[in-house]
Amino acid sequence: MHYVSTRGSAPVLGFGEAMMTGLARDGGLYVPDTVPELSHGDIAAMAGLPYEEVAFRVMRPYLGGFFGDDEFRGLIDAAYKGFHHTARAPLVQLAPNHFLLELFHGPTLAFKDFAMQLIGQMMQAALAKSGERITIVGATSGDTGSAAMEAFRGLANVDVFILFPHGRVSDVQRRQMTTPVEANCHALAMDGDFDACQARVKDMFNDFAFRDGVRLAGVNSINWARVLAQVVYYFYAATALGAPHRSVSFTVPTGNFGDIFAGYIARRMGLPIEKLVIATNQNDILDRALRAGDYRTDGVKPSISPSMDIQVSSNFERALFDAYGRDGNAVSQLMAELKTGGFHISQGALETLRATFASGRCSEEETLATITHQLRTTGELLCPHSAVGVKVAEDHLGAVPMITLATAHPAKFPDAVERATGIRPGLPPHMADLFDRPERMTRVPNDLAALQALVRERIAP
Ligand SMILES: Cc1ncc(COP(=O)(O)O)c(C=O)c1O
Ligand SMILES: N[C@@H](CCOP(=O)(O)O)C(=O)O
Repeated sequence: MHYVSTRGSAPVLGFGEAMMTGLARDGGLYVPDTVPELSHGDIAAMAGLPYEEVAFRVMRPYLGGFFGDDEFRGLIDAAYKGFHHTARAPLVQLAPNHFLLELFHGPTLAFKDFAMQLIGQMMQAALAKSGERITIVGATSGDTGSAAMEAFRGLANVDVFILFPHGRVSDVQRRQMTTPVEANCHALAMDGDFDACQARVKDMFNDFAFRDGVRLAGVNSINWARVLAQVVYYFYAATALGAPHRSVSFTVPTGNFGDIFAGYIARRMGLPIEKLVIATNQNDILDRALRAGDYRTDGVKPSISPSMDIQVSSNFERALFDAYGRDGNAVSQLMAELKTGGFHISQGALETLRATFASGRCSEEETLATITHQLRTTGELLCPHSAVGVKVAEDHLGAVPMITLATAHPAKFPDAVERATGIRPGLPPHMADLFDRPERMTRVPNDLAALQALVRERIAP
C-alpha cells in the first residue's frame, strides 16, 4: 500500500511515513494509491462484532504491514478502552427511517476521539521504534485541539501546540485545551478565525527549514491516518442496520470535510452507501459549491455550531483529486486559484461529486428549533452541530435508512442548548471540575514568523 499526494509531485510514501509526515511536501494531502475493496461476505461478517474488531478489519489493509496484527490489535484496544459507552458508537432511532450515530462518548466528548485516541497510540508506537522526538502543531475550531491534547499529554517525546481562534470556541472547548497541566501541552489563542489558524499550520509545513528543524507532525485531518480511523464507524453503523444486504445513507455535519470524506472511502471500499449528505451551518461554502459549481469563500461567520465555522475545507481537495481523475496538476491549479478567493468546478467533476454527495444548509434558527423539537419528540438532547445534521437529514429522507452523525456531546455547547431547551447540560463526572481548574494559554498574533519563534523557543532543550 502506497500513498500519493493530491498535487502529484511529493514523494510516494508507505503508511507509517504518511502518518508521521502530515501534509505532503508539495502542499497536497496524502491518499492511498488504490482503495482496497472488501467483499460482500467480508462486510456481512462485521455485523454484531465489537467496535474494536471492526476497526481491525477495516484499517488493516491500509497499513502495508507497518504494524504486526497483534501489535495493531493492542493499539486499538488501548485507544478505545477509555470510552464511556460499551458500544463505543451507539445508534439511536429518531424516526422510522432515521437513526443517530452517537460519536461523543470518548474522553473529550466529540467524534475526534475516535481517530485521535488511535493515532495517539499509533504515533507513540512508531516513535518508540524510531527513537524520534516530534512537534505537533494543529489548528482547531474547538474539538480537534482538545482531543489532541488528551491523546498526547505528558508524552516525553512529543510537544503539542494547538492554535485556536481567540473568542470563537465554547468555554468548555477552551478549558479542555487550557487546563491540561502537562508541560508538553501548549494552547495558543490566535487572532483570527479557524481558516487563518489552519493556513498558518500549512505555512509551517510548507517552510521546509522549519518543518525539518522541529520535526513537525500534524494531527489534523490532513493526516491520512485521522481519516482512516473515521472510516470504521461507517461500517459499524451500516452493518448494524443490515448492510451489505441493504443500502443506507449518511448525513454528516461538515466543516473541514474529513468526516464525510471517511464515509466516501467506506463507500469506495464497497459499503453500500446510497448518498453522503453534507450538512453545513451558515458557513455553507460546500453546499453552494455542490449546487452551483463555484467554490468561493465569503468569510467565516461565527455561529452557534462553532466547530463548523470553516470556509476552506481541507479535505475537499481529496474529493476533487478523484473527481478530476487523479490529476495532481489540475488540483494544484484549483488550490492556487483558491488563494485568490475561489474556483469553478468543471461540469464533469461536479457530476462525479453529485453522484456521491448531496448537501443542505441549516440556519441558526433552524438549528435551535431542531434541538427543541428533538428533545420534545424523541428525548434526544442534541449539540448544535448534530442538530445541523438532523435538520439537513430530514430534508433528504428516502427509501433507505438515514444515519446522522452526532458529532459532539451537548454539554460542550451548553449556551446554545439552554437557549433551545431551557436545560443546561452538565458535564460528565470525569470532567465535572473543568471550571475549577486553572487555565494556561498564550495569546498569539496571526503571524507566521512570531508563531515559529514561539514554537522553537518552547521546544528548545
Ligand atoms: C462537533 C463537530 N461537528 C462537525 C465537525 C465537522 O467535521 P469535519 O471537519 O470533519 O467536516 C467538527 C469539526 O471538525 C466538529 O468538531
Ligand atoms: N472542527 C475541527 C476543525 C479541524 O478539523 P480536522 O478534522 O481537520 O482536525 C475542530 O474541532 O478543530
